[in-house]
Amino acid sequence: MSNITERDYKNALKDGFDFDDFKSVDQKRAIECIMTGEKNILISLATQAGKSLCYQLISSFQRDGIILVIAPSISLITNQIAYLTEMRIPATSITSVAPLSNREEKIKEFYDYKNVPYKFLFITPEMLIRGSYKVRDLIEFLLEENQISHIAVDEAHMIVDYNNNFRDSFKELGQVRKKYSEIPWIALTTASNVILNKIARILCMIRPQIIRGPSTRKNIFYDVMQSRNESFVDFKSIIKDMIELNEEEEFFTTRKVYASGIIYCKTNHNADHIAHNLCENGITSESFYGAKRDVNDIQKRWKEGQFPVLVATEESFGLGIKRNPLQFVLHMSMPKNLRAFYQQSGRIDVENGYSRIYVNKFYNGDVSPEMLAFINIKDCRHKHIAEYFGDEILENCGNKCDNCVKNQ
Ligand SMILES: Nc1ncnc2c1ncn2[C@@H]1O[C@H](COP(=O)(O)OP(=O)(O)OP(=O)(O)O)[C@@H](O)[C@H]1O
Repeated sequence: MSNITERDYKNALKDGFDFDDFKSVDQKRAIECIMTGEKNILISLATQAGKSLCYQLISSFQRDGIILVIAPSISLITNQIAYLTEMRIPATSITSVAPLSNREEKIKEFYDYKNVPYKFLFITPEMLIRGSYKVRDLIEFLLEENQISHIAVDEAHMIVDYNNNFRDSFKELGQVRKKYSEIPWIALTTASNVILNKIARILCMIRPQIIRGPSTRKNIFYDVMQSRNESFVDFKSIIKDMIELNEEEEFFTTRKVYASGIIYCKTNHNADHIAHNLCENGITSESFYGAKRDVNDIQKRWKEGQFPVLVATEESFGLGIKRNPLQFVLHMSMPKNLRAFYQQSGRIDVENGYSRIYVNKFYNGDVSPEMLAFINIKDCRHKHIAEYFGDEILENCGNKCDNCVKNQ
């Protein structure tokens, strides 16, 4: 597949995904590397760099063959399938949320067809490694029948993050890779070379091709706001700079069109309190956490742009949930580490995005050393993140973080 021309790529991007070109030189390099048929590939690109396209585009160049995508969360899988379906690319999943009868029907469907009518099959590592014997038999069957052309591991840093705790199914992916070493494996993430090497070791990849792009997100303004007041918190003043990113008066009315954003906080009670307070100040917002009965509806309405601000607990609002456009992210609670902060603020997908951490006195001892360092640095915050991910180029952003603006 290596003799694909520029024109072929352009056609595939346009016909399959309605894109005019690659998003960046690094996305192009990653895709070209995959299309050479290379067996072990590690890809590290920034959030929103378009990592998914790296494996999605394979489907435009092959008639047969399923791309098996191992992804860590159901919301990520649901999102991916919805997107591929919208692009008219047949994709399905086998997950624990589907009723058993549904899952069995899906499995039967795979056995019944000579050539399965799907281009993508999504699965969690748990389902692949510890799922029912019927699921594991099916994957084994597809692999042995050469029906699976590629295996992609999304959010591959989790292989390392979860190496020693309850998600150790990730760790066992190496055994599957070893057994089916003829199939190209592609692991995707944002990570330093140290982490990439650990991923390679756990996946038993020998001399993998590594495609790295910079991790910096210069379209996002980072700042840290320290609380001045011990007890009274004026939420509107904390998000003022952000909601006004998009402020404009509608013709003949005085209604303001506020920017869209996510506010992360610690507890359900905090989420309710902040959302209520913002509504009282004329900024329509809703709280979002697992225990709420109508979470799916809230998420749907927010994604459709029916209201601008979602106030969510960190656990409830994770990987895979996206809204376009997303203009700001505010952390009212401390992210658990710098990767979580980078990932959560990285949902921003506009040219002039805004990410703020509000630091209050309640944090005291429960802040990770990584976050403490990030909050307290006096130097460029973008440079600090680039260093964390082991980027080659480390330079000050100039005017895209509070410290650089102060130091000007
Ligand atoms: N070649 C392209 N041209 C224009 N837009 C693109 C291109 N490739 C991807 N995108 C868009 O970029 C956005 C981010 O893509 P994607 O979700 O794959 O990013 P990601 O690297 O997986 O990010 P994250 O790590 O934040 O999940 C999506 O809206 C996607 O449609």
